[in-house]
Amino acid sequence: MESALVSRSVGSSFAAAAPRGCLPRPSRVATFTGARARARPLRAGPPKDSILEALAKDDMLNAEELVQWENGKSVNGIAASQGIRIRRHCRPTASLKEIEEEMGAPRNILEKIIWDKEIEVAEGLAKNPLKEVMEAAVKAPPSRDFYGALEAAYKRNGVPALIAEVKKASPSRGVLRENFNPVEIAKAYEKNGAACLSILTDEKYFQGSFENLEKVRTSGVKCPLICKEFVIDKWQIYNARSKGADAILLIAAVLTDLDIKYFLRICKELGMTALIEVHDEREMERVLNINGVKLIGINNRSLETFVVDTANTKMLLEKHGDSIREKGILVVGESGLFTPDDVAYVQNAGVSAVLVGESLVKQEDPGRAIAGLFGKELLH
Ligand SMILES: O=P(O)(O)OC[C@@H](O)[C@@H](O)c1c[nH]c2ccccc12
Repeated sequence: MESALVSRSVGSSFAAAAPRGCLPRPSRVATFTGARARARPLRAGPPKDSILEALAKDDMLNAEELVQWENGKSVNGIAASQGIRIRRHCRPTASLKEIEEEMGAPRNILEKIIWDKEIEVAEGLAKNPLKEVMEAAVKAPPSRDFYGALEAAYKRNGVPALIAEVKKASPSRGVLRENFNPVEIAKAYEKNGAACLSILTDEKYFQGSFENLEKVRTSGVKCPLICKEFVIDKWQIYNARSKGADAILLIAAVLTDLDIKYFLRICKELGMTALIEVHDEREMERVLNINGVKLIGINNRSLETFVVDTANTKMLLEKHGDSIREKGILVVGESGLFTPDDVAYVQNAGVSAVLVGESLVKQEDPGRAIAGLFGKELLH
């Protein structure tokens, strides 16, 4: 049943209630005067937001969240009330110095990445406006079934389906592979039984690129591709689809519930799979309360501290395995997997897929490394 509040909110404050991405609309940016700024509903006939309307229709808008907006609670306040520690600066045109004067230094690497991403997305939007990127996304060759490929590979091989990551570097490990040829690596992964590929597109911290994504997509590789990004704005999802991504990562440590619902809906419209990444109990609980989630990744690495612990997957699945199975959600074990024992450990914990970068990409022959990781050859 649609609550009175939700229906009243349709058309009155939707523009203001749109996800926490405080960059996308110039009208929104204008409502923020700084990090402590309060988001005010746009009273003068805000443009209709079809995604939010669809969410309201399906009773997927959280009335409480809308009330917070109505009361002028800041974007960071809403995030904090959901246990999210990563703040937004919402000042894409300010210098880092000005931002730090107001907010202090970023509290951890993930927050730093997000602060840079806010600026990067604003620049991307200025170069390629949303409307154009949306049109390009709709015109792109159809997406491939990322979720279906994982499900089928798990059934076929009896070991977790492999999402093999094309990863040159990371902030925690530095450069993983000097002679990095993304297409060669992608082809080797596919030939050796990877179900899907993960392509890092963040340049600053992971030395990835959208050029790599496009190159792999047009190289003849057939595996579905996930664009591994730090998504904070819908523009990034349309952009990823326009460059050939079939799936996208959404990180619960960064996104509010409404962000996740909103982005999931866009993925659905574009025929993309969303991999929702969680790291702790609170994030898992939040994500399990969102309808339409089909794929959850449990990251064994904290993006705030870089500590890696595969026991994280076990702990979260011991607690939530039943409800995950009930909902038919598929779980991906992410990060820090090096040996057949590691893979067996997360499989026993309940994952149907694994996401692996470092242990493959660091080997001389990343394709052959797959059989080493699983203790057997994977079949296509
Ligand atoms: O290289 P590893 O430890 O096998 O991890 C791969 C993947 O899980 C990791 O790259 C990752 C998981 N979630 C992320 C979010 C952003 C960037 C990177 C990631």
